[in-house]
Amino acid sequence: MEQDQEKPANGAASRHVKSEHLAKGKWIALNQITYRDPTGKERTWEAVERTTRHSGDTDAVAVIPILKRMLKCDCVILIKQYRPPLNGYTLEFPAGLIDKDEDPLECAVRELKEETGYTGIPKHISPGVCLDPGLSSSTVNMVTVEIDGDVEVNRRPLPEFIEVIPVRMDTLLDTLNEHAKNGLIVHSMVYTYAVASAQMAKPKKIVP
Ligand SMILES: Nc1nc(=O)[nH]c2c1ncn2[C@H]1C[C@H](O)[C@@H](COP(=O)(O)OP(=O)(O)O)O1
Repeated sequence: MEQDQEKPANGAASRHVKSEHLAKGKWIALNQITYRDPTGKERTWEAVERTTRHSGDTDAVAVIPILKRMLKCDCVILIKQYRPPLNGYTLEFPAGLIDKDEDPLECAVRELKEETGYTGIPKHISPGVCLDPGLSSSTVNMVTVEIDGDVEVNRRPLPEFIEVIPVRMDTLLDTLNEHAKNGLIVHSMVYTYAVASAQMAKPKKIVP
């Protein structure tokens, strides 16, 4: 069935008009944004903004930590923590807000050490990527960090108070599904990473 849609559907023609705080706390603000859609019609949108952003254009980093050990399967290091907005425990990549004057790569290494006890070397950084664009302006840099599990500093990592869960890469998707069945809420970044990794690991179909 055809739906009555407004034209043109080119999002680039939309533009911001103004933003007003509806409420503001220490960590986040609730804004009402007024914008003009591509037809020229003025509309509003309610959105969450982090109040903690410094000079950069991202709020936080999320770390994809890959633990490599001699003769052992690579693992991705996840953390389990209580998240008040969900009133539940999540399985996430280590992550954290970027401090004032802090470089996102430094932030990634610091957050990884604080949350998991591991010391790693950044191998890749994403541009600012959004998390939940219908809800919030919050963006992160995703930093892939390699951890050499055979060096002394990483043999007995001491995390602060967060539960650290290393998961073998070759069983990541199954392990996440198992945790989800048992009540953990898996972060969408982690789940997407697992689905993509599982697809990559599948043998290629050979067309004769
Ligand atoms: N939305 C938030 N509400 C809060 O009441 N407190 C918050 C919010 N976001 C961050 N924080 C606090 C909690 C921590 O004390 C600090 C630093 O958080 P950080 O470790 O950098 O990030 P998370 O790992 O995602 O908590 O900010």
